Amino acid sequence: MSTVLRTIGLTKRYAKRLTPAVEDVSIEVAAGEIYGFLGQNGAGKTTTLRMIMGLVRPTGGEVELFGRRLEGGSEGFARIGFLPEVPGHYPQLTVAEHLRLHSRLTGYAGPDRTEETLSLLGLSEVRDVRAGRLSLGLRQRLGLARAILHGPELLVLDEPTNGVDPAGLHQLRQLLLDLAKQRGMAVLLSSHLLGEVQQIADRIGIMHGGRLLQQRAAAELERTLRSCVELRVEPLEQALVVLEQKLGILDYELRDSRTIRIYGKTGQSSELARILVGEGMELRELKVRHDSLEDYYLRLIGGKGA
Ligand SMILES: Nc1ncnc2c1ncn2[C@@H]1O[C@H](COP(=O)(O)OP(=O)(O)OP(=O)(O)O)[C@@H](O)[C@H]1O
Repeated sequence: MSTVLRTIGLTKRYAKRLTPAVEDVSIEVAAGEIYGFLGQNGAGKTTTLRMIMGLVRPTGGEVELFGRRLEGGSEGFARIGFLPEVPGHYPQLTVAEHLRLHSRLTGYAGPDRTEETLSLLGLSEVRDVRAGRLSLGLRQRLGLARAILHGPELLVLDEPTNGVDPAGLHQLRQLLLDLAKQRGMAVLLSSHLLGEVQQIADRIGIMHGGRLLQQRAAAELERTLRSCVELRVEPLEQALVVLEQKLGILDYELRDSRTIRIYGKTGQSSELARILVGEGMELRELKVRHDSLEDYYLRLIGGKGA
């Protein structure tokens, strides 16, 4: 699939800060792909997105959009939709008026997509409601309607789930999946919520302290997460001898003086228990643990303070 967005060593140093807000960030998003940009508040996500949008000037590196280097002009932006973290609306304008105005401002010359976009985002019923009277969730949806109205090839969303209720979240996920998978849009979204990114992203980039700590295909990340059998057994030394010498198990880890985690044997937990008990050990506890992406993420950012 064709690459829509590429950043190469993107860096931003603000004058009065000792450390860069963003340092050496290289990402790539292809058509039809959802890229989840994950990180805690202050990790540098917004600054990166703003550099991609040409709203903040990088102090290093570059941005390539649609195969061309971003030169600071507005060229190419008609092909991008952007949902900022807090979309600003005109409180006196209705939902439908916003879309019509947005169409004019972006210079969009195609067929009128107002009705289609309103219905796609479930905004038809509030089409004549002024933006100032909308709930936070609906305001967010109006922001998204504006971002996709002109049928962009790249959609950039900064924390799109802020203020969205659970039903709205489900709808938003479905919509983004539809835009990417059915319409071939490249989607780049930032979030501090791991669970959300995990549910829809094809690729996940983890930002921390301005740096991209890791970038993996979501499916690959799933495989990296390791499951284990956790045993509390006494005496421990003897159990280790049995595991290593009798069963040839070497991929284990000692959690404390009585607990062992054995990796890659989750399907054989009862067999392990039977053997250890048979060898005269006292088995106090046995459980199968699945490493969650949450654990993985915390491990990854652990000790790397911003
Ligand atoms: N205009 C600015 N001048 C100086 N420092 C800034 C400026 N904008 C952002 N920063 C700093 O750069 C760092 C990264 O901020 P950024 O907003 O990109 O993070 P973020 O991951 O998007 O977090 P959030 O979700 O809170 O927006 C932060 O430490 C922030 O204080």
